[in-house]
Amino acid sequence: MNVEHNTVSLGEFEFDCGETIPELEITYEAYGEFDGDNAVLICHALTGSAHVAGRDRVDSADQARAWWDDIVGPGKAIDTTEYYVVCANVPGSCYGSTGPKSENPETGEPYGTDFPPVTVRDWTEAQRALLDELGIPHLHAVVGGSVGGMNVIEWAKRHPDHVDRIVPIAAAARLDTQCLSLDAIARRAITTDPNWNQGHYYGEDQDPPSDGLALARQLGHVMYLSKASMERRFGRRAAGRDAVRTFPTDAAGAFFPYRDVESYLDYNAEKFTERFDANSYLYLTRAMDNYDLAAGFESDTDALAAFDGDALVMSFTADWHFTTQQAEALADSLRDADANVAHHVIDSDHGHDAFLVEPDNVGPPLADFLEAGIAGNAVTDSVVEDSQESDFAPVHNSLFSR
Ligand SMILES: CC(=O)SCCNC(=O)CCNC(=O)[C@H](O)C(C)(C)COP(=O)(O)OP(=O)(O)OC[C@H]1O[C@@H](n2cnc3c(N)ncnc32)[C@H](O)[C@@H]1OP(=O)(O)O
Ligand SMILES: N[C@@H](CCO)C(=O)O
Repeated sequence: MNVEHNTVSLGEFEFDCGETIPELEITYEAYGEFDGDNAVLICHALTGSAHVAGRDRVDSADQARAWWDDIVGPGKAIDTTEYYVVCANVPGSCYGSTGPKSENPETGEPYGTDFPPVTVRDWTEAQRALLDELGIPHLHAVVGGSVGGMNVIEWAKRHPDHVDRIVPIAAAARLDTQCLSLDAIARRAITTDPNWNQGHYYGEDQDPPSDGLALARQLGHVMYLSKASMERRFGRRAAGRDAVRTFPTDAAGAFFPYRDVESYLDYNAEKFTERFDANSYLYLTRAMDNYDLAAGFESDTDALAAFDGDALVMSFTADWHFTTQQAEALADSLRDADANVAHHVIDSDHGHDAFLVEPDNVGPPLADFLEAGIAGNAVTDSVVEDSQESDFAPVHNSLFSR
């Protein structure tokens, strides 16, 4: 597979908030050959990177693991022998693009929390500027999951004439109050870690706020699973004898079992703190929390009025981070805006992260949609009833096909 892994400077960049930085660098990966009208932009999720595919590639050791390797590649759903696939790390993140841990050229020190607040709109405009640099005026499609799905919707809102097809997956027009509150608690775990030091912890003699970041990630990780999948995988059983507690406990606590689910969350949080920057976690969760499709317009439909391409909205029945009801509302707004829309609901008990780990369910409708729009063979369109069940998370919804 032909892969580019580059960092380009986009020069001075003005953020949504009105602040500027003298130089915004964007790290991107691109796969395949551009033929003029086959470009597909992939928007990564909260803690993803530009490194979408190519699990074995060593030049990207500093990136999150190839997070959609089962979906992107030669002969895969997003077929890199057919499409020129671009994915860029978003501003504010920590995988190559400029963010809080980058050096501020004015001080020679890392920005820390002097970095301007970032929004999903900033990500979209940075991607637009990157594509201009790469000589790509028009996109065949924009695809992304989770907050990456919000990034996709923002493309339809801000650059409706630059994209033919959009695929927001496990996403919504805005986050609900329950998830807003969990994100706020997660950020507080970071900012109350004594090592956080108001965001200035990058000195050689300083430790990062790893305990706070680990807690924040654990809250996030629970949001990405479902009640059913956690029950099935871990139940109430105690962790194996080899399991090592990464957080200290007191003598009374040690009387009770260290559970398998705790071991799972501890292990993954520990790994996460080795790969992600705590300030970036603050910045990117705020971007997600702040996102509101209707901002600046009367309604979601008004915000999407200028988009007349095809839209495949995909959702998962046990996702309580972004529910099928929220996806249906988004699909309805697109329908009201006269786009060609299908809401493809996948019956899965995994939860939100199903979009990352269920390529057999995600791949076929995605591939067929890229080829044929909503007429694609594997694309279905379901109506999600707005049932009472939706008041409780996680949910299984009543569905029927249109
Ligand atoms: C764009 C992006 O989204 S990039 C970021 C990817 N997403 C995340 O990191 C979200 C949180 N992570 C996850 O939900 C998952 O790790 C995923 C989605 C990345 C992968 O899911 P799966 O393939 O089902 O992996 P699974 O959850 O089974 O295992 C994850 C790790 O926990 C370990 N693990 C599993 N059970 C236990 C346990 N009881 N105790 C300790 N560790 C455990 C696994 O060995 C594995 O370790 P490894 O990563 O070193 O190989
Ligand atoms: N688990 C994914 C999706 C979160 O929305 C991530 O960490 O990026």
